[in-house]
Amino acid sequence: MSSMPVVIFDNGSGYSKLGFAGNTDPNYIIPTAISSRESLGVPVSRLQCEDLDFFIGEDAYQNQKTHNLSFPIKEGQINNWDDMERFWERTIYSLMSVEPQEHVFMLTEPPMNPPENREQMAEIMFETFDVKGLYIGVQAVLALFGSNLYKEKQNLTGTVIDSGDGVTHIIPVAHGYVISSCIKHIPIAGKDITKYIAKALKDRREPIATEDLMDAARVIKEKNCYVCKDMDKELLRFNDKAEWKNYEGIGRTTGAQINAKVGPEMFLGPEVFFSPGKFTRDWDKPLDECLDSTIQGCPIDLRRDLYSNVVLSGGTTLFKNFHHRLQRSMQQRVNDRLARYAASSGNTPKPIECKINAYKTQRYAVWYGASMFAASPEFSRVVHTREEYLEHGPSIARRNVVFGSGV
Ligand SMILES: Nc1ncnc2c1ncn2[C@@H]1O[C@H](COP(=O)(O)OP(=O)(O)OP(=O)(O)O)[C@@H](O)[C@H]1O
Repeated sequence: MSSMPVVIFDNGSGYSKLGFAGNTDPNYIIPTAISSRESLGVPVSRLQCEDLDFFIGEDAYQNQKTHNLSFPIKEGQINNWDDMERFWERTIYSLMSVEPQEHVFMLTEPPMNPPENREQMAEIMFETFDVKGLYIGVQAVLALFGSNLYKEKQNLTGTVIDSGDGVTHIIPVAHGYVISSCIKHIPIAGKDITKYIAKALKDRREPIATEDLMDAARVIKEKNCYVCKDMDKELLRFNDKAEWKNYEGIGRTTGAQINAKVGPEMFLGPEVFFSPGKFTRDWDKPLDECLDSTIQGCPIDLRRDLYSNVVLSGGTTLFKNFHHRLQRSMQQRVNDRLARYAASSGNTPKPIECKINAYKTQRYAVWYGASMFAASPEFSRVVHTREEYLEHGPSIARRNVVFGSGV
């Protein structure tokens, strides 16, 4: 329908992944942050957008002394539409340098996004930016589409564990359809682990300025954190200070040199997924238990596929050994249940294979899946064109056309 490449925006609570369809990597991964004087409280009419003095991404952080920093997406959902519109404006014209009238756009949405949000996305894209066409894809289905699993089996049935900065979801998908009634939300994600590490550094009085603390904690988390096999044994090992690491960096806000020690928080941070009851009163179900109960809640004929096709998506699934530990504890849990069944019934059930798939593009799995899908022949079937929008209005975006079944 268009010779110009489809532009793909996967806007997350922490980071936006931006690029062109058909590529294997996004052109930009930038913080979904905006800093502006207007956010300090003076409402802004959309007509003045071009004149506004605001920054996005890394620049938003760099200018937070003079401009108010805010985040238009919270826990996966857009919660400030004016800021989101300005963020899109800057990413379209300045970063991607495209004329939106000439391109089809693909946006992504979290599971259970209210239809009103989808309509509002369509309204902004068509009316403010006059895009040539639009498709809004469900993040989990896109992650599954981009996984090796789909390439090998051409099957869009699997369970996606999507853990980003603000939210973690377990999403079962059957033949390209999300099983909405079984989605599980886990109130632990990347920013909680960053906060945990920041608190550990602060409690130990590591010499880091308060303004730089969260960013230093994030960098430490991304570089040094890992999932251990046994927390108690690992704690004993860390009694020896030789196991501790040094962190050297430059403060993002102050520009000051940072030299700090990093200790058990390297494995205690990610451990919150596996032993949450030891860290927080708000949540006590380990990730493997949540995954198991999600799949057990799905129709029985799908369960084997859902156990054997678990796909990881999002930055917070990248901790070293995350998938090994999940695979081990999950398989153990399932084997124990089968053994209990065998003991009580006297029958020997067929083994169930649990397979947690980790892969190269996991960090931006949703964007990658979107890129592959938008470059496939099926894409033109699901896109809403400008002409359709002009004829029917935002309600065309209310229903999501499911893809995959016809591929
Ligand atoms: N190597 C890494 N190890 C651990 N965490 C990482 C790594 N790289 C990035 N992260 C974390 O992943 C999170 C961002 O992931 P992602 O881009 O998938 O989230 P998002 O899409 O912004 O958020 P959400 O899905 O919650 O809306 C941040 O918390 C970031 O610190």
